[in-house]
Amino acid sequence: MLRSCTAGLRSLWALRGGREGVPRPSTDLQPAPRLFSAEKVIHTDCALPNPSWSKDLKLLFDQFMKKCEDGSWERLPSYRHRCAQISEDFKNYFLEQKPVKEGRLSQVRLFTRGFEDGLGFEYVIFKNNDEKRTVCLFQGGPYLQGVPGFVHGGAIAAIIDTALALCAAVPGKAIMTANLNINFKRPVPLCSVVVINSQLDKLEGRKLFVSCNVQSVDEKTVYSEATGLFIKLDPEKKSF
Ligand SMILES: CCCCCCCCCCCC(=O)SCCNC(=O)CCNC(=O)[C@H](O)C(C)(C)COP(=O)(O)OP(=O)(O)OC[C@H]1O[C@@H](n2cnc3c(N)ncnc32)[C@H](O)[C@@H]1OP(=O)(O)O
Repeated sequence: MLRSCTAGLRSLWALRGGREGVPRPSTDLQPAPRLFSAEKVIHTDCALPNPSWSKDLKLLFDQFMKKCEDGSWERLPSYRHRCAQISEDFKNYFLEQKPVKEGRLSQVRLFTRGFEDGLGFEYVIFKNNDEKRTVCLFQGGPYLQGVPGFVHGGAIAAIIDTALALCAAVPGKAIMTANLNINFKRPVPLCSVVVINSQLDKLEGRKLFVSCNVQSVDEKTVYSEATGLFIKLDPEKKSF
């Protein structure tokens, strides 16, 4: 059990079937589900509109939901807690890691989902599997401020990493970011909505090369451009 927990805690970045995290309990006051147990939990998908979403975000969300109707696009659900059924790849990979204390397990959150609604990262990602690309609609809340009035560069990096990771994600395979390069071209206004267009550029063995741009809703402003390299974990290898 400890070994599994260890692997799980190291797997916040792990992608399984393009889903982020796992279902959370109906309230945080309830006992957290045991790691990797089959206990029933109530799912709360965070990649759905909530009252903090701006008109722009809701409008774009509706447009992409329409695109999902013919099956060419899919909305990726997203949860606060980590994956309950993790890939065997990274169970093996991080077998020797030291576990986080049991008492802290219920506090573990997916970084980009760790804030109250509207205060941090509000986002939803849509994926087009045939075209190997994703679109992330992102609204950076007031707790993400860096330079006054603008989103912190680290927060932008985090959402870019997430968007690229889900673009590169291979169902059932664990991947990690090996390299992330970002050009910050314009500051992103706090509480505004931006669109992150990502694509898988190349697949070379275990290496997945992806790129993205971060644009304003009207596509007139390019805020950032980035490239990323993700590596599929080798089940035969151990990390430590
Ligand atoms: C459930 C919740 C969901 C949540 C979902 C939400 C999404 C969140 C996404 C967050 C993602 C993260 O932040 S992940 C956290 C940040 N990343 C990390 O901590 C990764 C730390 N790095 C590592 O553990 C390791 O370096 C790995 C796993 C990346 C790679 O190690 P490895 O498996 O041993 O691979 P290795 O043999 O070294 O390299 C394989 C090939 O890749 C090349 N390669 C490796 N690194 C690089 C590099 N930086 N730049 C260029 N090339 C590289 C090698 O030359 C080689 O090429 P060739 O010889 O084959 O040609």
